[in-house]
Amino acid sequence: MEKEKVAVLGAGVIGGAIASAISDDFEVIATRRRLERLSALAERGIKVTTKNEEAVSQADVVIVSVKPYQVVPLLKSLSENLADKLVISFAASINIDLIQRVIPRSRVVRAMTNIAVQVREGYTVYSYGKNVSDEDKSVISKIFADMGEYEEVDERYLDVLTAMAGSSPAYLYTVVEAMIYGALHVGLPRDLALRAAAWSVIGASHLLLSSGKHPAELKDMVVTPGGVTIDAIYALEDGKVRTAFMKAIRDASLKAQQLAREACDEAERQLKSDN
Ligand SMILES: NC(=O)C1=CN([C@@H]2O[C@H](COP(=O)(O)OP(=O)(O)OC[C@H]3O[C@@H](n4cnc5c(N)ncnc54)[C@H](O)[C@@H]3O)[C@@H](O)[C@H]2O)C=CC1
Ligand SMILES: O=C(O)[C@@H]1CCC=N1
Repeated sequence: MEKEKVAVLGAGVIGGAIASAISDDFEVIATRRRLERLSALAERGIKVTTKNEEAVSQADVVIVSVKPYQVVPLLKSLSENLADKLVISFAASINIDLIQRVIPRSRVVRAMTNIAVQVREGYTVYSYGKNVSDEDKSVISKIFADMGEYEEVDERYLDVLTAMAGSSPAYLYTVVEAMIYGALHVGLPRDLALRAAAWSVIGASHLLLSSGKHPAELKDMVVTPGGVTIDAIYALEDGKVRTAFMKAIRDASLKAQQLAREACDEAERQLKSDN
């Protein structure tokens, strides 16, 4: 059976990861502004070009993974080429309604994922725009399955999920880095400290998902009375770590919502000046 063709416009960090993750099951053509930066994808057998029109004309599905502020100008410049295509945008804060206004003849999906797509263990959340067909939905599921876990959500949650699903790896790396430094402080070798922290994150995550238990209950199972863990928990509470995380998620979510409002206002100005 012939493979579906997918164009990835803006194959940087996340677009490049998506292009690689889906490249066994789909025929992928990836673009970015500098061709030499696409050499790793080309070595994997992915077609590469700097010409978005060329990529779109060959594709059934178009993935948009440029920076949020670049989305509207890019889509506007390609609106004729994108007519009747399925377009999946991974840009933070750019909502379906806005995309649909710029490319009214396309079928649109808005998605958010994270950097673990690089190892095909991303967590992708997404919402469909109008007119996405059942046939489209099965192609979309195939793409997202190649990238890791995925689930459909109401679009109103996507800004908060950008702070949770999209940005979370950065918070976890901050925590892991700090744990490694703690271990270095008492003399553990770096590589051993890194493995101990990273495997603990993986194991704790799998247990959380498979047990169905609340994290507080699992935490309580680790804390031996008068034992070791409680000293660490005491220090973390003293450092207000939970308040810091709650503030972090709240602030990042508010930022995603603020960027969404700014993107809409800017697009409104552009659309008015075009008329
Ligand atoms: N970095 C991450 O962990 C995640 C990022 N995102 C979203 O993905 C999008 C991209 O983010 P990154 O990959 O981090 O940025 P990036 O800067 O690494 O990638 C964007 C790429 O788009 C290219 N580009 C810009 N204008 C273009 C054009 N007109 N034609 C072709 N290519 C063009 C750039 O050259 C660059 O390579 C953003 O909208 C972001 O919100 C979503 C989930 C996670
Ligand atoms: O920081 C950002 O805006 C993007 C969205 C999710 C991860 N990186």
